[in-house]
Parts: sequence; structure tokens; C-alpha cells
Amino acid sequence: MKIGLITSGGDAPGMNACVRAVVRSAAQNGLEVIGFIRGYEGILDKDYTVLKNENVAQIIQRGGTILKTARSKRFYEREQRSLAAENLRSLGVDSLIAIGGDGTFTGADLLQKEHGFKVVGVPGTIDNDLFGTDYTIGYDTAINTVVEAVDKIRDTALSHDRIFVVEVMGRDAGFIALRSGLAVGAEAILVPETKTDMGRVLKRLEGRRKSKQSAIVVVAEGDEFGGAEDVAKAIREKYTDREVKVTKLGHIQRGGNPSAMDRVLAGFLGVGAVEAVVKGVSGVMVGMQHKNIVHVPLKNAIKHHQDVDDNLLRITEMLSV
Ligand SMILES: Nc1ncnc2c1ncn2[C@@H]1O[C@H](COP(=O)(O)OP(=O)(O)O)[C@@H](O)[C@H]1O
Ligand SMILES: O=P(O)(O)OC[C@H]1O[C@](O)(COP(=O)(O)O)[C@@H](O)[C@@H]1O
Ligand SMILES: [Mg+2]
Repeated sequence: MKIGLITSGGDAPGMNACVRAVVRSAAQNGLEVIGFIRGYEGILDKDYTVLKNENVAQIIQRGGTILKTARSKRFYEREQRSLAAENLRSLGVDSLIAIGGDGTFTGADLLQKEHGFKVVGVPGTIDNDLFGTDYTIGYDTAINTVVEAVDKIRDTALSHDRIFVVEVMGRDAGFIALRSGLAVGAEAILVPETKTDMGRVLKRLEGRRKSKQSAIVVVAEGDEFGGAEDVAKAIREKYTDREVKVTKLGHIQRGGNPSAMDRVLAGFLGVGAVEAVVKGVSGVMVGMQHKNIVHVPLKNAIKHHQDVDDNLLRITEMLSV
């Protein structure tokens, strides 16, 4: 049996730890692994490398992905997916393990539906926007990066009595904003899942204590009110005497050594994916729910967005007085 392995979509810290887990657990099961370079692009170009235990040494601690990744435009086309299935079969690949996010799983699901090709997904994205797993690989590292950065910004905010609007990643998901916002004691958090009530946000910034003239507003890049600049503009209009600064954290959120949590999660899910392949399971994402490895149909993982945890918003607001 031969496994094809890709990392696809946005890179996420812990993808390498997962590649290592897949390769080493496959080897223990007597399975061969070939890693395609740059996600679906590598399958279309037959650009691959045979992965053995020694090829995945010293990568558990490294961010990014040794297999490289891509957002493959070609794979959106039906004919290109036919070519991909043909290439996989010609190389003797029986199952594809795809480490990525919702887009990657949508592509994998189509590969299975259109060509009967066996696919198993592993959630690897900093966005945490997949249903059926408590966490995705990369999310914990990303929020720790945000927390470290905002702690630094807070020093200046406090020293200068400024309001900082900090934009974090998440095109359609506010998970990074919500969890890091609570962790930094943000005065307000704006996420795409809930309609932003700017009046309420502005009220929260009124400065209820004399000693509290600074504030941190965390905005997910996909918030429907707009980006950090739009939010800052609204704050400046209301509080003409306050200094409002904008910081966009950008891609520093995607890099760096994976946290212990992400490495451990990557280990569990990489091994879980190989075990699924061995059992002949297909069309599922391997996820973690309450310490258990679970199989979630790909279409559920993609379609049902995890609900926003109202407690995160409630507790953040309650505590940042
Ligand atoms: N609707 C789709 N049909 C076919 N392939 C898709 C689709 N959506 C995404 N993909 C493939 O999966 C890749 C990764 O998806 P993307 O959304 O960029 O990242 P992620 O998997 O991290 O969400 C895309 O570049 C594309 O090749
Ligand atoms: O690096 P890119 O291609 O500009 O993508 C940015 C997007 O990728 C992410 O970092 C991760 O999303 P995906 O894992 O779904 O690719 C988003 O938070 C962000 O909006
Ligand atoms: Mg995505």
C-alpha cells in the first residue's frame, strides 16, 4: 500500500510534526509514503519525493512545511482533478492524506466523489474553522504569537494612553480573535460571525476609570464592519481627543516553531490518519474531540462551521472593566 501526502492551503505551525507522524507511523505499518510538493500542484506536476523515517528527522520543531504548500488554481477545474487522479494511480498511490483547511478538504472530497479516490483529511490551518475537531494544527501556536505581540503593543498603549486596533487573521472566522482577545484582556473583540455593534464597541472604550485611558481592540480581518483601519476611523470620529493606532499582525501569525500543544495534536492526528488508511476508511477528516481521535465526514467538517463560543465574548467583556 502506498500513501500520497500533501500539505495544502495556508501553511500552519505543526504541519511538519504531522508529516513526521504520518511517515513514521506508516513505516511501522509497512506502508510507503510519497510526499507531493506544493499541495495539489505537486500531484498535477508529478513532483514528489519518497519519504522515509530519516527524511523527517529534525522537523518536529520547525514551522512552515518541508513539503511546501500552495493555493492551486488548477485543482478547481474538473479536468485537472481527473489528471490528478490519473497521476496518483499511475504512481501506485492508494490513498491520499491531505493536511490543510476547508479548501483542501473541498478539493479532496471532489477527488473522492468524482474518481472514487480514497482520501483522508487532517485539519491543519491557523484559522480553526473546521467543524468536528476541537482544534486544528497551528491554531494554538498562532494565538500564542498574537498574545506575545499584543502584550508588547499593550506596553505602548499604556505608556501613551492610546487605543490600539489590532487586526488578526481570519477571513471568515473569528476564532483567532476570540481566544487571543480573551488572553490579552482586550477591551473589545470584533469577529465576522457576529454583527458588529459599533455603538456598543465605542461605549466600551469610554474609559470608565481614570487610570484606564488605553485600550486594545482586536479585529478579525474578515469582520463585516471592515478592517482595522475602518474600525480606527470610527473610534477617531467619536473620540477626537484620543490617539488611535492600528497594527496588522499579518503573516507573523502563520510562522514560528509549533507550540507543544500543536506538536502533540499533530502526532495524534498524523498517526490517526494512517490508522484510518489502514482500516480502509475514506472521505473523512481525522479530528480530536475531548482527547479522542474521531472521524468526521469531510463535507460536515467543511460545511458546518463551529459555533462561536459566546462564553469567550461574555467572559472577555466581563473581565476587561
Ligand atoms: N471548491 C474547490 N474545488 C476544488 N478544489 C478546491 C476548492 N477549494 C479549495 N480547493 C483546493 O484546495 C486548495 C487549498 O484551499 P485554500 O482555501 O486555499 O486553503 P485551506 O485548505 O487552508 O482552506 C486550493 O488552492 C485548491 O487547490
Ligand atoms: O497567505 P495568504 O494566501 O494571503 O492567505 C491569508 C489567509 O490564510 C490564513 O492565514 C489561513 O487560512 P487557510 O489555512 O484557510 O489558508 C487566513 O487566516 C488568512 O486570511
Ligand atoms: Mg481555509
